[in-house]
Amino acid sequence: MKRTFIKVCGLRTPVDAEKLIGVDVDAAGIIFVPGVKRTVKPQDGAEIAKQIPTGVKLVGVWMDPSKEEMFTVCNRVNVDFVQLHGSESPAFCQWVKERFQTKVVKVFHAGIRSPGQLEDYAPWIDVALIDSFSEGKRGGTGKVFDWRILQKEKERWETFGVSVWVAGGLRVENVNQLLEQYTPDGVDVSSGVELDGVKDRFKMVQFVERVRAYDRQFR
Ligand SMILES: O=C(O)c1ccccc1NCC(=O)[C@H](O)[C@H](O)COP(=O)(O)O
Repeated sequence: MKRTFIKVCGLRTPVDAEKLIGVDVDAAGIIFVPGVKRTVKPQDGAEIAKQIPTGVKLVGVWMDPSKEEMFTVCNRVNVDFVQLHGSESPAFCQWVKERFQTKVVKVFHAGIRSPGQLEDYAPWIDVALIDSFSEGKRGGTGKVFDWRILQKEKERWETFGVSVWVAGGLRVENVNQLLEQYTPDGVDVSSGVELDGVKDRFKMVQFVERVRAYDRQFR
């Protein structure tokens, strides 16, 4: 059976990571973007990483980082995926891929032009993550974008063998509709599995169950 890749993003503490024990997710994300509400410092990232259950991949999230910022984290934390959430160029993606030898997730914001052409990004990225932006926020918005762009996005990236994940306001109530209509390769959720701004195990279980039920029936 083909599975939808599930990433839960925005772990802030080792306790958040422990909440993933027994939850069938594929990856967990830590935000190394300074100055946002889910920011994690490099040394704290290492502590969280230790508690992420075996088999769950670790995604480090950056937004227009300097190379030094990336070294500071990657020298301490073993990330499986580097997620670039800003306006990084194809050349920067290439540098990341070659330097860190990780999978690279490049975020494209619905409605924002990226600084490069798709064919220039494609050799250096494994995943195109389509996300929302709102009021100056480029991630963790909790807002859904107009999914009608997804059909074309999928077709464009598929020709290059790049997977497409979707983020932005996903939650247990709407993820099934997304899967039925557009069948992305992966889904990425943060606000939708929080209660009062904190990751909630019950919400994560509900979300994951909904996705896996879809996988069992249709994948
Ligand atoms: O989550 C954040 O606070 C964040 C801040 C700055 C850059 C990226 C950020 N999150 C990246 C993610 O991968 C989130 O999962 C994604 O944006 C979806 O968030 P949500 O709409 O809250 O589910």
